[in-house]
Amino acid sequence: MASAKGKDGGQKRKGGRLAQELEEIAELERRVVDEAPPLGATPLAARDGMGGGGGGGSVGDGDDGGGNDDARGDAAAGGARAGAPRWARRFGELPISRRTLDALAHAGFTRLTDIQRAAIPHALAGRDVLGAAKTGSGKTLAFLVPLLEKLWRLRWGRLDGCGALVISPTRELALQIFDVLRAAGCRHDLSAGMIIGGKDYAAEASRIVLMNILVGTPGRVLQHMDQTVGFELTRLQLLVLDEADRLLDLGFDRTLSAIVRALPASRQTLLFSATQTRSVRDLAALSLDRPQYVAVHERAASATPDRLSHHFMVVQLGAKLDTLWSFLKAHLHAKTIVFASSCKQVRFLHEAFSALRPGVPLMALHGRQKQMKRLGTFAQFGGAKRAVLFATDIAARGLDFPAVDWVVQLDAPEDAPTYIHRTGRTARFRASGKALLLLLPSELALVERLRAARVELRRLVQNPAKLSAVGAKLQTLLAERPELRQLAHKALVSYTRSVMLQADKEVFDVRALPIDALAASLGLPGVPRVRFLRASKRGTNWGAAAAAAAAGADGGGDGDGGGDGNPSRGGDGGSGSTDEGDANTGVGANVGDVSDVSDGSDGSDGLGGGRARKFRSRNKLLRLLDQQREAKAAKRGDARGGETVEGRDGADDDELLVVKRVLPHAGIDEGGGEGAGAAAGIDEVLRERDAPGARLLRGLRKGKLPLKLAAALSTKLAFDEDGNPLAPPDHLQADCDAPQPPGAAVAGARDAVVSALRRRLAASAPADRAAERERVREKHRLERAKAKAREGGGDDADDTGGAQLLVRERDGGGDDDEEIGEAGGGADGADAGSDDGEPARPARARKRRSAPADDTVAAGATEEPGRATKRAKAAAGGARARREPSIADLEAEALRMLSAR
Ligand SMILES: Nc1ncnc2c1ncn2[C@@H]1O[C@H](COP(=O)(O)OP(=O)(O)OP(=O)(O)O)[C@@H](O)[C@H]1O
Repeated sequence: MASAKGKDGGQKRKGGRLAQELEEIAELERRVVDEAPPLGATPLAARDGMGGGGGGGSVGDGDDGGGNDDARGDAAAGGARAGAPRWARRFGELPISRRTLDALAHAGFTRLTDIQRAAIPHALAGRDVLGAAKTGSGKTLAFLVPLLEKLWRLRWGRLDGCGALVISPTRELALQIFDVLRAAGCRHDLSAGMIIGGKDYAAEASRIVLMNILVGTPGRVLQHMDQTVGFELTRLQLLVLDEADRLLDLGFDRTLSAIVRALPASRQTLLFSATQTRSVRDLAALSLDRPQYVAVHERAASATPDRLSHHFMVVQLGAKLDTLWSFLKAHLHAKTIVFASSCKQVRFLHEAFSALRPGVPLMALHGRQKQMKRLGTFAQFGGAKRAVLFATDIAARGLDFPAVDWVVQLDAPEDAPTYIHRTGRTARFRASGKALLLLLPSELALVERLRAARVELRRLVQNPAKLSAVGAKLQTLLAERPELRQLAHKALVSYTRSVMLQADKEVFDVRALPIDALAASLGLPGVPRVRFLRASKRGTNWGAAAAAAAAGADGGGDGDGGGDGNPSRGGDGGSGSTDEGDANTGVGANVGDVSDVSDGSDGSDGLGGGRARKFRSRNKLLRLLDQQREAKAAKRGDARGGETVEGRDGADDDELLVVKRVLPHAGIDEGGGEGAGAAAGIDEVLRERDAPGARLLRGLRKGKLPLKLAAALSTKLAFDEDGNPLAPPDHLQADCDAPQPPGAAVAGARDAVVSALRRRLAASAPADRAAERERVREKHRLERAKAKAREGGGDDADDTGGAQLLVRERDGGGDDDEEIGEAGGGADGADAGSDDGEPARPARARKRRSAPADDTVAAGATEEPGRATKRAKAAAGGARARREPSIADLEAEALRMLSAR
């Protein structure tokens, strides 16, 4: 009885709550309609605290967190129709649910910021919104509040599926949005999930169908749309595209349009970014329906928060690290973000500076880190009171680290929007902050570009007394730690590449970079050779150089990248490899690629977004150039095998940015010099693996000399009896530039040997080819004879014996074995197979099979060798005889030549 009473009471309470909610919803519906601002209206007045005027309207209060003078703001309602409600200044004045209001108050949000004030009323009225406002101005709540309200008013529930989707360009930003959503939506019964690349797809897929709100990166969203059974967005009510221009910069345009096309046309769309570009308007045209353009700081004197002060310093490339080190030492109690242009630089800075212990915690964030590491660093830096975060542009957008004091840009940003977003990591909401940009003398034009974009910078001059040089420390460090040396090397290459890929050639001139000074400042003992740089410096093959550089970035995969993308993509990226995954894979991408696309967003930090975009337009050309280059490389074949290529492992997005160590022999490396004419012919010869002298020459190309020869070279070439460097022998004199230092004499003599070998190989090539032809002819003759014997019903035993004889001969011990294994390879295996009338088998199987018959067959073979067999044997033996002595001959000749000196 009591329980029935309790049940009744519970139901009554439930019913009462339901009725209350329905009542509240009805009231909100009414208010939303009544209080909806007229189309195109904005509350923004001419004066703007964050520095903004209004996109067609005005804001007036100069107060980020909400107005302070209702009259001023409301008077500016401008086009508002008569009797229209006043523009709200507090969340409590908006037609939003009790639940949302409670949650916002609980999180400390009571007053509206400018963008919230301008955008939320339009969005609540169900209109599409294209919103632009300065960094740190509260755009996240400007779209999350309408999102929650829409689903609430529709009484969206667990079984309704996904009602709202938020797309963010990076995983960290997705996580941050998700956190704000949790705070603002904690009183609602809606379920929400995050779908980002780098996390367990299967785990996501198992839960995604239950989610009402999803926050994700584009690649992963598309992957779920394509693959996850039961996941549908056909009932989607609201789509949010955050940092829209960044989404496009990263090459997600096709992924986005694939997503958008699959969504119901009746949905509402909100699109936000701190910087608006033409491409954003294109995207808006594609995905928004008669959008309200809400740009709250469009007419502000400054494009950045008022409490953010901008400084720049002109620094020589070789002094950048000293300046940075000195800065960090001077700001040990500050919270600083240092932006560099590539993952490898970030890694190097973090590793090297950590080893030098500056006295402040150092962290690194870039697209090639594992997902957990990235999120861990994100949280760690967020919570730190004083720390330095070295980061790529992955951290430039949207991230809301509390209380960052300084943003230092070690490398110049690619353009003004990137500068604005990077510096926007400080001076957020009502906080103040400082930004320092290090510029090379050749990059000074960027100051003008920034001025044109409404960013005023003050020039600072370095105090030499306060400069603490770090170069010598780095040198010692790198001498002790080879892995750091490698990293420095890669950092140099990737920095150079990033400059090369910049679209604004008036600001960024890769040819003006003093690479030697850079190498020295990184602590490197020498200057690495950067192939694409050489090409660009010659100024002859800019396209190919750019192709080589871009290929590294696209590789996803900096991406790096890759990458991260690589990258990714890619590069980088690995995965990241794209910089980077290749975000350009787009709609047509298969499942695997799609997940890389998501990585690509991060990986692309190796290659700035704008650069990615601009280079995408040139991709066809670049791909063509790449293909040509690859074809050429393939044609050169093994001839390049001797070069030491940095980062040959697939994960390295510098794979195509080749820094090579080559033999100091122009003839070999570049096909130039005296041996050049012969080189093509030699390459042909080399393709025959067992060509006389090929191994020797391949070894020479790798910088290896046979022991005998090396010994001769080192003893004979270093000094004469009087201890003086030896001059080259007379007959080689013409090839050398006199006078030469001892090292050059060794190289010169080696050149001479190589040239002689080349001549020798070229001369013997026709004879070798003829011998090979004869061997093949002989083999065919033998096969024909066997076939004839079979047709004529010949002796089975003989036939078998013949076949086995061939096997036995090949399996015979000692040199023969080696010869066949080395020279015969697959061809011989195939022969054996066909002789047996079976497919070829591995040599060991053949050997085992033939062994029991050895005695009898061997006897038969010696008693009755066929003529053809004899000839074949003789030919093979002859070829072998020619091969072995010819290498020895060459060595001997080399020795002779050297001792003649
Ligand atoms: N109404 C509000 N009252 C108080 N604080 C707010 C309010 N709205 C936002 N904030 C705070 O302002 C900071 C910046 O907000 P948010 O990250 O949404 O800015 P944003 O405009 O998206 O920046 P960015 O352009 O860099 O992405 C956050 O710390 C957030 O908590």
